[in-house]
Amino acid sequence: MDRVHVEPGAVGGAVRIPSSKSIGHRAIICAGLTDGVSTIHNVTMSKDIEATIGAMKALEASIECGKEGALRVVGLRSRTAARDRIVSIDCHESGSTLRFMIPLAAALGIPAQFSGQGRLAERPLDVYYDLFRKQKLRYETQSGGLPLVVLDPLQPGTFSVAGNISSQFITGLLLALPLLQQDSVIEVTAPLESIPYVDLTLQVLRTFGITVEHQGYERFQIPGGQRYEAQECTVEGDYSQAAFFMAAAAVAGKKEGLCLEGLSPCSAQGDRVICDILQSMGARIVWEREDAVKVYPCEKLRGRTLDVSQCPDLVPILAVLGAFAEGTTAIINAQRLRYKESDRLAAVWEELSAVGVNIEQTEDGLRIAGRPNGGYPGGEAKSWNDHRIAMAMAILALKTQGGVSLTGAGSVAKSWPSFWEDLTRIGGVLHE
Ligand SMILES: O=C(O)C1=C[C@@H](OP(=O)(O)O)[C@@H](O)[C@H](O)C1
Ligand SMILES: C=C(OP(=O)(O)O)C(=O)O
Repeated sequence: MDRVHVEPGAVGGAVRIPSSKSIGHRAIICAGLTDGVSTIHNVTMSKDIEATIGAMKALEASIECGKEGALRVVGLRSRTAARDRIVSIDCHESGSTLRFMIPLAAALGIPAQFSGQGRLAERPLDVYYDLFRKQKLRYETQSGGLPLVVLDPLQPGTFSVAGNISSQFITGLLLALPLLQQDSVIEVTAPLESIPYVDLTLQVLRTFGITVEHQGYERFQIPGGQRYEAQECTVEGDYSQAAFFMAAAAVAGKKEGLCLEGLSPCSAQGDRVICDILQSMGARIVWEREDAVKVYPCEKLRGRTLDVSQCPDLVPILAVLGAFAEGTTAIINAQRLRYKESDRLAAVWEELSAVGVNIEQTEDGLRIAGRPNGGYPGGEAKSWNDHRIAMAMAILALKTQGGVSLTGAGSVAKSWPSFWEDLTRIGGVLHE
């Protein structure tokens, strides 16, 4: 589906949220590194998750999809991985897959070529190139981008990594370094952003029997010679995705509220902060059950200053919330948003402006002068081939006068292939 028109209207009822993409990537990788058989329950298939499955299969893990989304993973350590040929790994458009797999293949001593599509080739990788140069590892790039070929095995040692470009480099190293024979250290040289994603990595590593010692987020000590242990685990619901429907319920919800199922109230996902943000803007959120939260409509959301350095994926939907909030909503510390599936600051600014929102780009984010009653005319919008822009525009459409006609609607498949069906399920009216 490329084009969809989302009508204005109210949402309500109940919906199950897809499982966490971030935890899914990590669990699949860790399971693929064991020498046994793991079962991962509740994996939502998406293009990004398929990229990670494909990557682990290329490294000779065996992964099969069983009943109700459970993955059966036979770890590659029980097989003889080919080390004498270059393995091809297609990361599609998934930054996580690319940045997690690069050090991993090198730590396994497997020469690999990494390719990808869309904007992936432009997303930064210099942090790894610097590390490779320090270790004198041979690598080749296409004018600094993809395809990238890494030929030599990663060596244990001390890795200095800036923390303010992407936490995915730290995660990649944390997944890879336990496989090396000697101990390693990661020193984070600039302040770490997206810290909760590193916490998620440490949590999943612990589940699979891997130890990492750390004092704060500046220094990580990774003992070498560790073994990933096969596990049975379940992936919880995704707060980055839930945020779209929570926002829909707050700005365009039916009186009885919208119930979101499958979330863990004490999750380590950083985007769980959407609950606090919505509450601080005036929305009412009530946990109905252990795994189900209800969000009620809010007559007048209040604009706020939101520091997104630890929750970058929320930005598109936070900007939509700002459009319906009284006063100014300032989104700050969002520089890295320029290097996601699109330049998300430019994309949000252009698309929200196009449907009538008063928004400006600032040096490090966005500033929105909101209107609690909405009343935006709506109109044409495009997704920039970015799932989070498409989903944010769909939610904004619910409270416009004429709805929004969106091109590039299929981009949601990157993280939430059933997004349009689920939006219909909670009352959204769509025309293709
Ligand atoms: O590790 C992860 O699962 C992710 C880390 C974040 O990236 P940055 O660390 O680059 O902000 C986030 O934006 C991305 O969607 C997923
Ligand atoms: C940025 C994202 O993912 P990735 O970095 O894995 O491409 C995202 O899902 O918004």
